Amino acid sequence: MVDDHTGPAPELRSLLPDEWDSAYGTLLRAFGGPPEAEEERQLWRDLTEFGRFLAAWDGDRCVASAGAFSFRLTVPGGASVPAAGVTMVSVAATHRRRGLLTSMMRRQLDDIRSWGEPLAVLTASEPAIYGRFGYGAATFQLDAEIDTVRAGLTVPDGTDDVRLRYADPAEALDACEAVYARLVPGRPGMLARRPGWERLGLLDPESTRGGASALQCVVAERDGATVGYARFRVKPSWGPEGPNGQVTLSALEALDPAAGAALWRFLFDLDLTSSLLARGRPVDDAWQYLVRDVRRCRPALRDALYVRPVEVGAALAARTYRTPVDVVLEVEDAFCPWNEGRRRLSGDAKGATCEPTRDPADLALSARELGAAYLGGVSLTALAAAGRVRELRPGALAEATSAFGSDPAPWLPHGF
Ligand SMILES: CC(=O)SCCNC(=O)CCNC(=O)[C@H](O)C(C)(C)COP(=O)(O)OP(=O)(O)OC[C@H]1O[C@@H](n2cnc3c(N)ncnc32)[C@H](O)[C@@H]1OP(=O)(O)O
Repeated sequence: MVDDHTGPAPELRSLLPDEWDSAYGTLLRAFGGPPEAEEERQLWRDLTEFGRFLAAWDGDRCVASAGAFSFRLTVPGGASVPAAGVTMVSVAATHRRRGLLTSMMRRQLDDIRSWGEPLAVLTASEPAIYGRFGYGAATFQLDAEIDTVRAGLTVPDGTDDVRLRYADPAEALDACEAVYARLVPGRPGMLARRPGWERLGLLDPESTRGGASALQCVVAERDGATVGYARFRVKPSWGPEGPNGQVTLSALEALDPAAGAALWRFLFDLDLTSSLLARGRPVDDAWQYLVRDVRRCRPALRDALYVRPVEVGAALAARTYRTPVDVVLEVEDAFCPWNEGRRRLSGDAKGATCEPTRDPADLALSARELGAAYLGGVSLTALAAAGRVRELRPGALAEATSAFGSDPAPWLPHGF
């Protein structure tokens, strides 16, 4: 059937449970991918929050989709803040560039505001799509292809006290989840585990292994307590010079430096392997400082989590600030005009307020830049150097840059 582009505008409404297959089919087709394994499809079906998932219909055909998970996101200072996790965005190729994405973003941001969630977050298939809707790239991820034969690892004292044991990934899940839960408040960008999401880390359809092993898990223990874990696959390979298998890391979490080093050493030293693919890691990940030759690790940065302040005042008051700050921000936000205008942000490491004011502005920026800087991973000074933040009172930029920053670096632990 050929679309004539002249019919009535598609109807946008909440997805009903028995319509899920249609919407998911539209999404898969928009991504151009082959059908997913049943195990993966079932997981996304189970995680779908009906009532927070929009679909557009042209007659009985689903032509667009956009969901919003109800996440809680760690922000600087450790608070767990409601954040809508925008997901499964697609528009059928027959209906693209007619404003369907724009109408879904409009409706979705209005909904998120009405639900009282101050933030919206997403990972983008293409970075160029979401800036116009006020999303700024707030976290980055470190990808590496480590030559484990030549990179050379030096471990800290105490590493030998950590005991490693293989475990069935599903059987070890509770212990691993307890480690993850302890880490969530300590790093901005991490997502508190909602029921069901623990299954994401165990997804292991054979069709996606690409010749590698099933998912393996190693648990790190000290004095009988679990202090870390790694999940990974191994792909054996043999060349004329001998074995050169590859390890692909899928998760590694550790409660202390020695536990982390023990896990990295294990992954570096796996028999018959010579490289380790570690993707989606924090930009300040410890392995970089354990190796002697970081160039042999081919580090590369990539944009990861995009943040959109849905309610600027509530979002800025929900986090704390590394150093004392008292600045008036003039925010420009054409897509969510309720955010426009001046607000005074006053805060420190204990807490903050952010209220409308008539005082003169110290810094001018758009909602997108505020989203980029929000988790402390993108410097306001760097944005100003690109002309995207304007300093109106001398000194305000340095003050705000220092206050907004975060250690450790913000990091999104998994996609959604
Ligand atoms: C969070 C996630 O789920 S990310 C996944 C996003 N989905 C995909 O990448 C799947 C494949 N792509 C698609 O489904 C669609 O092309 C979409 C969703 C990206 C865009 O949908 P459309 O309905 O065509 O977008 P719409 O017509 O509302 O475009 C709005 C504006 O964004 C621009 N735009 C749309 N897609 C893109 C893009 N990929 N890159 C750059 N700009 C884009 C349009 O040109 C338009 O600009 P204008 O207002 O200046 O004219």
